Amino acid sequence: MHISIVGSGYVGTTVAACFADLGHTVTTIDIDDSIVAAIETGDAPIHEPGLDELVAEHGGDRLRATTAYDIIPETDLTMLALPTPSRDDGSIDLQYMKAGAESVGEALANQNSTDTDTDPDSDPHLIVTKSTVIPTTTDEQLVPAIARAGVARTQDFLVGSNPEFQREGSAVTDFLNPDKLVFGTADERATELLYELYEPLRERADDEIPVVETDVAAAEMIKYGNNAFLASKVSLINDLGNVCKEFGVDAYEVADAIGLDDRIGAQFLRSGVGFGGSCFPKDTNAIIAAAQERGYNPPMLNATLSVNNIQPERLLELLDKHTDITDNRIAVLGLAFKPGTDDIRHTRAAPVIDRLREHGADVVAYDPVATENMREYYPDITYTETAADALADAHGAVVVTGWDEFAALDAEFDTMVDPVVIDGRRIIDRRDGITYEGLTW
Ligand SMILES: NC(=O)C1=CN([C@@H]2O[C@H](COP(=O)(O)OP(=O)(O)OC[C@H]3O[C@@H](n4cnc5c(N)ncnc54)[C@H](O)[C@@H]3O)[C@@H](O)[C@H]2O)C=CC1
Ligand SMILES: O=C(O)[C@H]1O[C@H](OP(=O)(O)OP(=O)(O)OC[C@H]2O[C@@H](n3ccc(=O)[nH]c3=O)[C@H](O)[C@@H]2O)[C@H](O)[C@@H](O)[C@@H]1O
Repeated sequence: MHISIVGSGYVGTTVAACFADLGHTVTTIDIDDSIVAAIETGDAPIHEPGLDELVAEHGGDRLRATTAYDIIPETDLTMLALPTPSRDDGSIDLQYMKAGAESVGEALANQNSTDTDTDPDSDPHLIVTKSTVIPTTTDEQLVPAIARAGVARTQDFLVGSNPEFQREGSAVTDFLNPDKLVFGTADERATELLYELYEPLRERADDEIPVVETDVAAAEMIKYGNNAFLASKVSLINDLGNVCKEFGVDAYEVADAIGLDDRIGAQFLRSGVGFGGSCFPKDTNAIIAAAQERGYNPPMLNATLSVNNIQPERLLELLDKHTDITDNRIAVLGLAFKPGTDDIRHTRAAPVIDRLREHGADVVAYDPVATENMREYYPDITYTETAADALADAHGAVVVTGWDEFAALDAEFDTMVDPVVIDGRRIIDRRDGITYEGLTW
């Protein structure tokens, strides 16, 4: 198949490169010239393990990129992988989705007006929402945006929802080994096209990937259900972890044991300073706001955010118990929202640094890859080249990201004025000579 993907960021580029590797011809469309130029010359525009190799192999060949939407009518289907950020009140901001949908509609309408010998039996163009959008968005917001240019649903285009479940840092592997595929459509032909699209992936897996066939709104909701459940699992283990700490019980030992119950499962039970990233906070806020707009205020999902907000506070309370923060040098180890990425969106390091500065601390921060991104938002704090440099002469240290290299730190703590270590990710070994506190252990 020849597919077009509108939006070539974390999701669009990964999905495009993987589909190209699976044998499809793929064209990504982005408004950012530098992204387009990178892909065309075989360079990945974002950092993801395994992506460099795929873009190097297929970029400029089976994987193309452009800023021009007029390629769309030449392709068999179009995926929208555009951003769906939060507005100030937490609700979803659909401006990029609507703009992209309108441009797709215009491209289809241009083709209709210029093409005199269109095959009357040819399929309407399938437009698939890959981005995470509130249930009913595709039908109620995107279809009218597409149709604005004069093209008609069913006759000229079909729509579907095919949400994405990949994680940053393992996006390529996740995409190629999904736990499930979700096909949300309103008609059989759209479903058939999605099966055709995923056929090479399903073939590789001997057809063992479960496919959920459903309607468009349910597919959209499945994505929020997935993220809300995982975010809530993290908040629940954090809540239980805080209880464990009150009793002097190790929350990790408890989590390992409860994770042995198949009904609970062992993943996403690492308690600590909470979840960040471009999706859990944004999507939990968006689905709460959308539910509230319809008259239901979901207590569990609100609690998920509340627990996430108190974890950085608890980290600092522990620090405050053991050292004097005001006017003293405090090391922040880890700035990325999780290890393996330079992404700092909604990182838990932000509230930690904010509180430290409110208390008058002299903040010294270290991250193996995210420093430059953080510097943009926090130009006034000190950044060091190594964790050892951050710890030297510090009156306390907090661990915010669980980078493996922090596990090897040892003698570096002896250079601190006051070797107080508050670990928000259970990555440092407790030992004599350090005043060590785990957030939930
Ligand atoms: N980042 C992730 O790991 C995951 C993200 N998602 C969802 O996928 C969607 C996309 O997220 P990301 O890829 O992270 O976003 P991103 O911000 O990395 O990429 C979006 C791209 O769209 C481009 N763009 C903006 N307006 C455009 C327009 N009118 N026409 C063409 N290109 C345009 C931007 O230049 C950018 O390159 C969001 O809804 C997100 O919630 C879903 C699963 C995983
Ligand atoms: O919609 C999305 O964008 C994606 O959001 C998450 O992926 P991601 O945010 O990339 O990373 P995760 O590995 O899920 O971690 C999210 C946050 O939870 C935290 N976390 C995770 C697991 C855990 O046990 N404890 C914990 O605190 C991490 O440190 C991180 O800050 C989901 O896992 C993906 O399935 C989804 O596609």
